[in-house]
Amino acid sequence: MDRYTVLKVIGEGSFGRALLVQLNTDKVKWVMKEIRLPKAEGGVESARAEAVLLSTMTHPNIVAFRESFEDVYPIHTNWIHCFSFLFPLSVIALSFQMMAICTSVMEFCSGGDLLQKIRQQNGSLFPEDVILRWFSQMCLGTKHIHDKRVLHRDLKSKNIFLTDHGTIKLGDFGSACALNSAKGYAQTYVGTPYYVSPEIWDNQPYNNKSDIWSLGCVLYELCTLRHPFEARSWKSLILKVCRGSYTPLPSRLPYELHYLIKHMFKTNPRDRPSIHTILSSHRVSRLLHKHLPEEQILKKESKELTEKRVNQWRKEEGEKVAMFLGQKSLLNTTTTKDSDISFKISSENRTGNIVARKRWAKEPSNTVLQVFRNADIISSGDTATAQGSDPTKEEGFTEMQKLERRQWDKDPPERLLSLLEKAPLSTAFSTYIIHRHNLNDDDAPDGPEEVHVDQNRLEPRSDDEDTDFEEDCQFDWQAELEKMFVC
Ligand SMILES: Nc1ncnc2c1ncn2[C@@H]1O[C@H](COP(=O)(O)OP(=O)(O)OP(=O)(O)O)[C@@H](O)[C@H]1O
Repeated sequence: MDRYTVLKVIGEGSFGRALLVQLNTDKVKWVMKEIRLPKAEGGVESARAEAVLLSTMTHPNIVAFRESFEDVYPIHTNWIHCFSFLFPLSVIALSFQMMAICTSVMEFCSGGDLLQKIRQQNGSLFPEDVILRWFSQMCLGTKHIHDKRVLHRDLKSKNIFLTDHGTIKLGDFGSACALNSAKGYAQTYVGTPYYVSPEIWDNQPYNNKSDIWSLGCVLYELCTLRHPFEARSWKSLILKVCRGSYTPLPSRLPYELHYLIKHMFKTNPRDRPSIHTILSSHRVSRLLHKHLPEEQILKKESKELTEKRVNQWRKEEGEKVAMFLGQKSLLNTTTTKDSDISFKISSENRTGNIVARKRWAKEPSNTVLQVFRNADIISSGDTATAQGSDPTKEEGFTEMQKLERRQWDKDPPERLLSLLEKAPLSTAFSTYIIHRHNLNDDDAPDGPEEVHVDQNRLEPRSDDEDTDFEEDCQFDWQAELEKMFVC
C-alpha cells in the first residue's frame, strides 16, 4: 500500500471504492479497487475471484492486473450498546465481526467506460468504423476468456473500458467464473437484468452463449445509443428478452451487423454463434477483421483448424438448406442430434474428469418461460415490441411454435413478478450476484483461491467442441432472490 499515492476516488461500486493511484517509483497510474465486507459475505469471494481470474488473463483487450492484497481485521458491532439500557449489567462484552478488505491493483483505462462514452454522444450516433473497431476488440477479449473456459457473466457497457489510445479493455471480472474453479461452483449468478439472456430467466445454467447475448446488447447500444430491450416495467423487460423482441437496427448500418445482431439475439443459445464463429466464419467476420489491429488478427490459428471451421460452416449451411428443402435423411440426423442433446454442452466435473455431455431438462419445471407461456403481454412499456421484429413472423416458425408463443397472453408470471414488483426498474442495470446459503463452511477456502487451468482446454478446438460450455451448478436462484428481497 505504501508504494502507492492515492490521487483521487474514481467511483463507488456496490461493495467499495475505485481509486486512481500512482506508483511512487515510476509514477505510472493504476486503479486500486477496495472492497470492504464482513468476511462471511459473498462479496469477498467476488473480489478474490476477480483478482485471481484477472491475474491469469493477459491480453491486449483485457484490463491488465498488477497485484492484489487482502487484509482481515475485527470491528466491534455496536448494536449491543443500543440495547444496553435493557440489560444494564449483563451486557458487558462487545461482539466482534471480522471484516475483509480485498484490494486489487489494475490497469487504469483513462478513456472511461463505454456507458460514459454512449452518454457523452448526446444522441449523435457513433460512426460505423468506430463501432466495428470497438466491437472487434471486444470479441478478441471475449475469445481469450472463452478459450480459457472462463465466463465473464457481466458483460455490459459499464464494464468495458477504453484506454487513452482508444483500445477496448474488458474489465470487472467480479462475477466471472472459471468453470473448473471450486468458487465457480460455490456461487451462482443472475447478472445485470438488462443484459441477461433468456435462458437465465428460464432458470437454465449460464453458458458461453449467455456472454454472447450480453455482448449483443453492448453492440446494439453502440449502434443505436439505446438498450435493445428498453422497457417500463420488469414484466415488459423480461418478456422482451425472452421473446428476443427488439427494434431493428437503423437501416444505414451494414447488413452484416443486422445479421449478426439477429443471431446474437436468438432466444435459443444453441442458435447463437460462438465467439470463434463470429471472429472466423460468420458473415460479419471479414468486416471485423478489417478493423482489427494487424498484430491481433487471428494468425495463430493453424491452417488445419481454419479449414475445419470453414467445413463446419459449410456443413451447417448445408443442413439449413436441407431443412428448407425437406430432405428427410439430413433433417433426421440434425433433429435427432439436436433434440436429444438440446444444447451441445461438454462440461467437466470438479475433479476435472470429462463427464457426459449435459442434457438440458426437456421439461424444465417452474421456469419463468413456463409461467410466461400463460402470461398477459399487456404492458405500458412494450413500445419496441410494437415496432420491433416479431420473431413468430420469421421464416421457419412452425404453426405450433407460433401458437405456443401466443399462449403467453394469459396469466401473470406470479412468482418472479410479484418479487420484482417492489423493485424499481432502474435496479435492472445493477449487477446481482446470488450466493448459495447452503454451502458447507468447510467448502469455502480461507485464503485466495487458486484457479486450476486445464492446459488441454487452452488448445484451439474445432467448432464442434466449441459449441457450448456452461456452469455445472444449477439451483433455484429465484428462490434465493426471494430470500434477498424478503430480508
Ligand atoms: N480499470 C479502470 N480504469 C478506469 N476506470 C475504472 C476502472 N475500473 C473501474 N473504473 C471506474 O470506477 C468506477 C467504480 O467501478 P467499480 O467497478 O468499483 O464499480 P461499478 O462498476 O460502478 O459498480 P458495480 O461493480 O458495483 O456494479 C466506475 O465508474 C468505473 O467506470
